[in-house]
Amino acid sequence: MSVLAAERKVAIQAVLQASKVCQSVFKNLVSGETITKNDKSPVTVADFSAQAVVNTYLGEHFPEDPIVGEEDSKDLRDDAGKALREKVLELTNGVFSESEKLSEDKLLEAIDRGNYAGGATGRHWALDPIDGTKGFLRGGQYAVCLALIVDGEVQLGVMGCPNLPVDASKPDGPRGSLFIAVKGQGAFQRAFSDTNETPIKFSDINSTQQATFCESVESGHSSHSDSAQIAQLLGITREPVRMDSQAKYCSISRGDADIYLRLPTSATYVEKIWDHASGSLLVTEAGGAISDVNGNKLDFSVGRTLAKNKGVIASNASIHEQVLKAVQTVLSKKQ
Ligand SMILES: Nc1ncnc2c1ncn2[C@@H]1O[C@H](COP(=O)(O)O)[C@@H](OP(=O)(O)O)[C@H]1O
Ligand SMILES: [Mg+2]
Ligand SMILES: [Mg+2]
Ligand SMILES: [Mg+2]
Repeated sequence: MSVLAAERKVAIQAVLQASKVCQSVFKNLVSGETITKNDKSPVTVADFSAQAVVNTYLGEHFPEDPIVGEEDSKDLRDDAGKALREKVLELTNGVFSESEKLSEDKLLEAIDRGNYAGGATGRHWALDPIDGTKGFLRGGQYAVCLALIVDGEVQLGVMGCPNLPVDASKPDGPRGSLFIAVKGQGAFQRAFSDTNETPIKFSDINSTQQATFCESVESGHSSHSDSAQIAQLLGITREPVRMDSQAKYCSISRGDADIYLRLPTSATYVEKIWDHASGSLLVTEAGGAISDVNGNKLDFSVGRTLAKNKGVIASNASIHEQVLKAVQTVLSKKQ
């Protein structure tokens, strides 16, 4: 059996089940099932349920492994959270068999299994139950993102993108794309509805002029004005493709676009490991290169955040150096 085969299998199952929860919530989402967190970002019943589903699978198969998950159960515990808690319980139990169904206490416990602090030693998982919650709410792209980190290095990444077309050249064709990468074993895609996996790789471009940017919809997450200047420096004329979530990493890794820039919008924002762990491995396994805007490797060993990094640049390995230079030229003018 290949390295991490068991983890790969469980991660795929967990991500697919969590993605199903998200899909069914979207169809039935009503107001009152979304709350706003302290940082003003939204969180929905689907984020909590997806985290509960994934953490339950991981707890069952790898009980010793800690998890760094984005959400926690605080807002579900008090009286004000009662309606939300009941809804999350119903949704979560919807994917489990009769004998697996969770009590309220077990549900909250499962969500809070994601409270691990992360760090440089041993194994832990990083989970973003819905990356791109804003995309989810607007019917756009979002992704269930799960990664296994061992001694600070991402070894496995699985991402479920329910709204991403299986074939980018057929935007109105079937949706629901699952991406899988294991360090040293390559990057793969499959449709939600089909277990066949296809290897993926970056598109072969030899000049930045042919490149297409992929960037956040939210200009508050990555500066659109800086990226326009960088595009100009690189001779890029194509319009950027904007989408929410780590579906951006998936898109460039299978050659739909070429460069993903995440350009800092504030001096204080620190990127979270769950927003990049699975996507960064997919990129390198698909023949791409990834660094922060200073050219440093993303460092997943320092806890729940990428405290040692600033922004992200991911692209085909052959043009990465050139893109990095253009990013630095534009960012240095701002200082
Ligand atoms: N000021 C900021 N700068 C960069 N990223 C931010 C941000 N505020 C929130 N985010 C992160 O941006 C993620 C979405 O990224 P994108 O814009 O690429 O879709 C959010 O993930 P969640 O949706 O999981 O909360 C959140 O973690
Ligand atoms: Mg969030
Ligand atoms: Mg996220
Ligand atoms: Mg999230």
